[in-house]
Amino acid sequence: MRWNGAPLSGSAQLPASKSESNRALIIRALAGAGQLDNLSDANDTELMQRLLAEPATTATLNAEDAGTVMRFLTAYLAVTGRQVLLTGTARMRQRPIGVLVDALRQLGAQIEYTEQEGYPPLQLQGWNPALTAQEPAELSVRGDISSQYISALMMVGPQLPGGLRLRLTGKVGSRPYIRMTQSLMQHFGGQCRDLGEIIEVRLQAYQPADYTIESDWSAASYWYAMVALAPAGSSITLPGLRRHSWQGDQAIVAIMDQLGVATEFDEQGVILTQKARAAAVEQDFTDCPDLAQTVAVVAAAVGVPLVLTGLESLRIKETDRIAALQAELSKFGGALVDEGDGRFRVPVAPFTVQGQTIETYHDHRMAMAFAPLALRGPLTILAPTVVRKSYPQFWKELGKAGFDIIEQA
Ligand SMILES: O=C(O)C1=C[C@@H](OP(=O)(O)O)[C@@H](O)[C@H](O)C1
Ligand SMILES: C=C(OP(=O)(O)O)C(=O)O
Repeated sequence: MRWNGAPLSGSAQLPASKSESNRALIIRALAGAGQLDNLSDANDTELMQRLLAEPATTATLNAEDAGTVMRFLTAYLAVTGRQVLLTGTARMRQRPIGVLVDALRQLGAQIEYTEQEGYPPLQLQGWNPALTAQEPAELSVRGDISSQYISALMMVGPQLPGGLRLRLTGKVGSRPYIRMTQSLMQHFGGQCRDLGEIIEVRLQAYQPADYTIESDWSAASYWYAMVALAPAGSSITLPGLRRHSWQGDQAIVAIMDQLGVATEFDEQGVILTQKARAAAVEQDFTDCPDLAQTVAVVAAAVGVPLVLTGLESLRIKETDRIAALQAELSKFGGALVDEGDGRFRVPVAPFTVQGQTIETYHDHRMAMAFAPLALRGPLTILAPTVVRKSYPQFWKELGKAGFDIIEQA
């Protein structure tokens, strides 16, 4: 792929938020009804819809590489008493799920590991109500591996005879996703209080409700990167984003403000334009881990020194994202230096884009984070269809924006 050299302009379509979509689908399934508008066309969301629609007699469900599908469905299928094998891709079978399984077992779920203890596949064998207390079950749940276990438990909490009290332990990552879960539950009549260390969910049937999913802020981050890297005078409009968002990845607004992109909100969405960059940037990604790749690539390419913290969860996502970033940045002369104590640094170094080939490691965000570099020189992205996980129209939208993209067999 390569860029035509002109300033970037016009408007780009974003997918709807897969995080909002997948929560809304689970909660609607528990509520029994509700109109969901602008559901994401991401594979993760279409997969969630397909698996929720499978008859109760289906023996095996495959969550593929979708973390939210694997974790949210485990809790949903457990409390609805299903007997089913829940599996996923080779990578999913390396992504831990023990924290969630331990919690569900304490609540009355019968779940067995069929391969490695603590990892999918899972054999769900039904629900033993005798184990379920009438007063709120109080569980300690680690928050430092994935917030998706906490969201999964919260969403099924209103179905439990006594409700649920979760005591979060450790350094809780991805907090905004927990708040998004709470907001969507409340939208469907669920009663959920987030007291910081404690999350309380009351026994309370969800009510049918309608909801329109917002566009995806994580997907928007790639357009921010493009504006940051594009020729002077570039601008892009992104419809469907809200000023008051439930998505923590709206943090991209403040981060990219330092890396040379200004955001203006209007009734339709946002307009991105270029502005001066800060001399150096330090960013904690604990609340917004999915933005780390985008920001690291931009900082390396524009030559702004960047310190990154809060990257702990990156090693257990679609790939080891730290190793993947290190390998691919080095092809351009860039680096992601591990300074110990959870601190990483993208130093200022000569950074040239001249026909490199990017490995994507089955990770949609590797493909989308590196693609904007094509604004600086020719580039080849391997296995480009990985983007279907969250943004199936990504390459089509880049083509519309003026990238020359040749598909190789
Ligand atoms: O709940 C969600 O929708 C998500 C939570 C985050 O995962 P972790 O909680 O594992 O950090 C995020 O990285 C993922 O893309 C989506
Ligand atoms: C980590 C991600 O997704 P998940 O954990 O849901 O597979 C992601 O989309 O970047």
